[in-house]
Amino acid sequence: MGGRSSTRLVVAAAITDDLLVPRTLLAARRTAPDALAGLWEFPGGKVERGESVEQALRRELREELGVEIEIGDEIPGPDDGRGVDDQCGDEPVWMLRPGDADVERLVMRVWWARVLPGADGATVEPRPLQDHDELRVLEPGGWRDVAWLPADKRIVDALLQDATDRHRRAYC
Ligand SMILES: Nc1nc2c([nH]c(=O)n2[C@H]2C[C@H](O)[C@@H](COP(=O)(O)OP(=O)(O)OP(=O)(O)O)O2)c(=O)[nH]1
Repeated sequence: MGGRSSTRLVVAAAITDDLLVPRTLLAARRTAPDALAGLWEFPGGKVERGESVEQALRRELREELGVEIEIGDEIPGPDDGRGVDDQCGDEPVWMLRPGDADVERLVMRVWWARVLPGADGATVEPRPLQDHDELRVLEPGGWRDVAWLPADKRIVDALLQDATDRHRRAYC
């Protein structure tokens, strides 16, 4: 089938222990499709019609990991977000996959996030409920130590840079 391709927006969370001075980073191992299974990513997914990016991010984290989150700062991407479905402005995005006549272009926006405690104040541990078979909390110095999806590698680098800057501002 031919026709004009559209651009689909994916939202994802860089889950950390501390939004202001991040030390850890959560990676999730995909189970599908075959081409991506076994590789690691940020939990999240596609924004659905009629949803805001924030609603989509909260829904995906609830479905995939069973957690409620506090959303921190965005890690803006270097790519052009104009013409993206489901977003009003031209926020910069991370290109995941260039589209062609048959395949939609995929772009992503990423935010720092922190898992909220339960109503009783108890710590809630993320669980791989859907789309992932393993979660890993990467410690400082180990954020590059899993096989990230190809498009995610430069996002991990940007997160590392941002975390390093925040540590410097907090402690120097
Ligand atoms: N969630 C997520 N997707 C990513 C990342 N990096 C990356 O290239 N992708 C790609 C993989 C998929 O092709 C696409 C996201 O689709 P998805 O399968 O996670 O989203 P979804 O559950 O809403 O999708 P669907 O089953 O409704 O098609 O973006 C990442 O860090 N997180």
